Amino acid sequence: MTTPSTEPWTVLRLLQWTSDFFKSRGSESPRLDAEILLAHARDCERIELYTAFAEVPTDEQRIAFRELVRRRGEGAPVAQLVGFREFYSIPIRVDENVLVPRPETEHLVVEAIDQAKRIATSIQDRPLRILDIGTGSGAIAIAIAKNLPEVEVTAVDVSLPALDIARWNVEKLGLADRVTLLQSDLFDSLDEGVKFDVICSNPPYISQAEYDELPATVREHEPRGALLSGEKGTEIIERILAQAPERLYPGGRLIIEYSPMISDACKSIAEASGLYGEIKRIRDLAGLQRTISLGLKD
Ligand SMILES: C[S@@+](CC[C@H](N)C(=O)[O-])C[C@H]1O[C@@H](n2cnc3c(N)ncnc32)[C@H](O)[C@@H]1O
Repeated sequence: MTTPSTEPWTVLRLLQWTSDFFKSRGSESPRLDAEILLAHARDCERIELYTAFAEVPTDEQRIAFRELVRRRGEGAPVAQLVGFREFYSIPIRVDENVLVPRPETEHLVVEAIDQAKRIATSIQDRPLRILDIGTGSGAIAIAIAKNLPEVEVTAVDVSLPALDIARWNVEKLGLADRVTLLQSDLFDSLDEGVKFDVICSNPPYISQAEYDELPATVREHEPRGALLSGEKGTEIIERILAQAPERLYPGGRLIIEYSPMISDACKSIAEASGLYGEIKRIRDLAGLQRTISLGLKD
């Protein structure tokens, strides 16, 4: 960040230079990335930068910012650099062991909360039970638990390092009494006979071919085990579709996030299983198939 000019490196000038740099590196949101990282280096809110355009950050802040810019330029996700990502208006801690929660996943949360509220009207003698498979940072489990104060959530993941981050988030947000974390390969470690009203999952659903086409920033910085699911991308979803019915109470609901590329395949697998009744597909804000919500056959 050297310049032949003698102009001072004000907040505004740093933002302009860094936005151009990130743009040249292919960032989809160069100005936003620059603002989040500069706010982090200055230990302030992003909005505070707007009234500080003429200020010159301290040497310490500039050194910290330069390092963040270097790592972002190499492709590290902004959320990993600052350690947090907002999901469903909740700050979620992330690191290199978990997928950075994506805005598209909020569609799954909305559907899970709607279904849970519907089912809750017919339950009197016990709390509503929800299972989140492949919880990663805990984002889905936390968003549901925070918005439905009466529910009990079980959140499983096969990755222990991911569960450490989920535990940190669950404890920090004061949800440890209602969100139980468990290492499990899908349903395998759940006690026999345990059932749920809603099972939701944003599982790995990317085929090997799609994975090879992902931007290097994702391939090199987010865990492979959170993304890849066999040759066609449907491997883990197929297992969930086959096993979920015996873990659902009558009237229960299975909600899965998937990619638009495998939406038709997943619907066909669900139909062919003969286990499901109503099948609803939900599009994201870009109009792409993103979530499937399945009711059990009566
Ligand atoms: C796409 S990430 C989703 C993370 C988080 N739920 C979210 O939406 O941001 C998928 C997660 O599933 C976990 N996972 C992969 N295979 C699994 C399996 N067989 N059983 C349980 N979890 C699994 C990964 O470790 C990863 O945390």
